[in-house]
Amino acid sequence: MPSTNGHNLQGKKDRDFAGRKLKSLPKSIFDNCEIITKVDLQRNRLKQVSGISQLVNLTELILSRNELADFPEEIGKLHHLKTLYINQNIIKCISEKVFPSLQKLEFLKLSTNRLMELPSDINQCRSLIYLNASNNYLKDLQALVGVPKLRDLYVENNRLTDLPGELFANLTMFKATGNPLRKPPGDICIGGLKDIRSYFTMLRDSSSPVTVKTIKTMFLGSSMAGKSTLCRSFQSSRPVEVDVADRTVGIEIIEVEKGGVRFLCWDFAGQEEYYITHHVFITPQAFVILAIDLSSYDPSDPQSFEEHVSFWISNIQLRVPDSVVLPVGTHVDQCLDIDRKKKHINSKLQSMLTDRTETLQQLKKKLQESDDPSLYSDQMNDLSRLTHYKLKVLDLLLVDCTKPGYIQMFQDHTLKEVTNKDNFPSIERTLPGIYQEVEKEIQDLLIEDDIPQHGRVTLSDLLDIYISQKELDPENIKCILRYFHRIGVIVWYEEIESLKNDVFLKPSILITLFKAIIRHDLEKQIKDITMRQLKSMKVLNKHRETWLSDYKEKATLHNVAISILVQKELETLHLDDADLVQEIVGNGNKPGSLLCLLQHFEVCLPTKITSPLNPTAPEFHPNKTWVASNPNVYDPDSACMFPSYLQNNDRVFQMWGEDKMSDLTVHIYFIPEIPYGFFHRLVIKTCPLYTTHWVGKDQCCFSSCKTLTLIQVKNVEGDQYINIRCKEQTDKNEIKKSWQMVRDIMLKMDQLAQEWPGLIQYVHSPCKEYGCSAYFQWRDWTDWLKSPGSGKSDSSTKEEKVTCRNGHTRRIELIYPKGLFNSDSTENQAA
Ligand SMILES: Nc1nc2c(ncn2[C@@H]2O[C@H](COP(=O)(O)OP(=O)(O)OP(=O)(O)O)[C@@H](O)[C@H]2O)c(=O)[nH]1
Repeated sequence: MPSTNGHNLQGKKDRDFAGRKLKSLPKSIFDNCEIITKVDLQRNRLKQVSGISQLVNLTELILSRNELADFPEEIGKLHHLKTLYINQNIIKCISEKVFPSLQKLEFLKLSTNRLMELPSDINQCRSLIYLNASNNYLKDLQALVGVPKLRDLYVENNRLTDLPGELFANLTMFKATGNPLRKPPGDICIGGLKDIRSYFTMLRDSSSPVTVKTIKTMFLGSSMAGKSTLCRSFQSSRPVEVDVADRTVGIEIIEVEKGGVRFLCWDFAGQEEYYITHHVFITPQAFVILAIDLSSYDPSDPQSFEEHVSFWISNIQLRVPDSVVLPVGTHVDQCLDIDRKKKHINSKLQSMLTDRTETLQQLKKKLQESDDPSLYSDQMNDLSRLTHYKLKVLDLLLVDCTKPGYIQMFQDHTLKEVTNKDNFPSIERTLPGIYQEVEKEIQDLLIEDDIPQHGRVTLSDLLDIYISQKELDPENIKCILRYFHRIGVIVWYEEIESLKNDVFLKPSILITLFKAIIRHDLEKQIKDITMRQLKSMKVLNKHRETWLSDYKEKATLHNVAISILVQKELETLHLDDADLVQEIVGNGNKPGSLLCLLQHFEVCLPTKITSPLNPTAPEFHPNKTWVASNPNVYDPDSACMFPSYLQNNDRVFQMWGEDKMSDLTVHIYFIPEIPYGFFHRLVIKTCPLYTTHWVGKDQCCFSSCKTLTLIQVKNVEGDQYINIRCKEQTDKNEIKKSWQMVRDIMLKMDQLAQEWPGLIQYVHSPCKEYGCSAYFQWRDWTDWLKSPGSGKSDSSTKEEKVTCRNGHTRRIELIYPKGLFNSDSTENQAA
């Protein structure tokens, strides 16, 4: 924006008064006011803008981040206004008669105010194309019906329950997450405008709508805490004893109907090996039951609270921060000082939540107190978003799982909490009648054996069945299927190219697949493979030894072993259909659905098992390129690596060598912490970018075009960060290449971080002087990630330098990717 900074105003059409601590409009704004077309007044302390109507030719007005409590009616007199930013104020209401006179207004940003409703005459705003009213208290959008040109509508984080169907005819963008939506339910809105329109069409055309209450209930907690016991007793309404040998492997799904509520219960295994799959199945808007074995809980041991409670609460807070958690103390029949333990857990939980709120407030304060807080707007927005989330942890409930009375009480309590509107404002959903009909038919298809018992069908077959039976529009059926997938009734990963035609009508099948190879007793499973099974895959017993040693030393599982394990698992379920096994594990031509899923969810990394000679090769000539004897059989040289099972960093140390002060270094800090499994998923996401990589327990090294890059997890006095280092380069072009590598990694890291809404990141470059603790904080680093970064090098010969607060000076491009790319938004600041 061309800025006049209040000087030399004659003839200037733009006026920039941003960030001046103004309490009222400055006099100079009125000089030559009839020629002004654009005014920037953001980041001031304006409570009113009296006189603004004198700027009769204004087309753009920016009033963001002020203290306006009333929408200034005078704005209605600015008849030429096209763009109005009035977000981040404290406006409660907008009076009528303002918008009908703003006939040229195209862009309106009203977000982050306190609006309870929109004025009913806003639909007379004939030119309005873009409206952002997110982060307010709006309860309905009826007023927007009939705004003729409205295309982009943002209404996230309001109090909307029912949306008017007429609104969606012409919209091209609609965002409404964070509302207690009932009609259409949030799970449909997430699908976007296509799904919303389908929903309203079906609502109009199909049999009468139904109101349903459905809740996904996740049972989490440490191993042996009593999750399965609670889950199965809840289902049976009586104590169900779970044999210790019958521990949950992976996840179990149970459907229960109680008091008019449909509970979809997901019982997660507690062993550590399964945490790597949690991000796949832990989804928002669920009710979390956190089982805590009180008999093994020791209030005097801080580790006890960490293991049994805070590990879980932190994970939930990072991944699904708007959940409701019910901590349930089990095994009360086996412990004495129950009340003391209960008190201890409740008070520690309370202080954990308070600490978090205080940390966020302190971080916010620190940014506000910086010289120019506006430069940290990204971080500020992140913090506001986090403050907005409220993880609700209910009072600890004591349950003796062996007594019917307790189970009854647990059931009643769960029902009460789930139907409490304060906890789950959107549990009730309005669905077109056809949704229930389709679900019923899916169940019938399974019962009547019209589709295989494993429940895996192709989308085209499924559509054929429905289209022929009901003459339904396939797009509408897909919309229904997407909704079923989101609530966990079926599994259909439409977004995975190779799986978009596979629908799993029984989600448990998918879980079974995961269970086959992600398990605590994998070693035993490999050892238990019979000779018959080995022979059926044309492998020798001695291969098993390699599988075992590669698994133990390199966390790598050979594809043939995966194939046998899956087959074994399916055999136990009497689902040993040969075609199914091939579909799942793949053949020489294409990977199966299991590997696609595991890779899509960043659980494993495809890898080659390098062997100089292939035993199955018909002939081998050392100087000729070797060709596989039969490329269509399973490739025995392929495998999957599970980085989270790696034991050490030896190989990485060997390749990387020593850290040097001159290495290009970036630290990405994570607040409150690096989530469990984050680093390994980052490794899986990043490795395919490079020709060569070496992976260790918490370090990984890549090589590309003579550049060696290291990423590692660090924890320095409780501050957790990911360290990215590139070996020293002196040539500007090489430095640019190194920054390019850093950027690619940071991009992947940022994509991953989006999956943990409760997370914020800070980026620092440490000072390169030995022993200096100063650092340079990056501002607006997300802009750098978004920019293509392929611009020409800065041709200026002048060397720019940057000095840390302890006086150490370095060339700027060794600290920031500055001057190397076309668009630079990584400004420097010594902190
Ligand atoms: N006496 C007593 N035993 C319990 C209680 N709750 C669970 N148990 C027993 O504790 C053992 C472990 O319970 P599970 O329900 O299998 O535990 P889990 O949390 O599902 O364990 P994982 O499957 O390993 O994650 C079983 O033998 C249960 O019968 C309780 O309140 N009292």
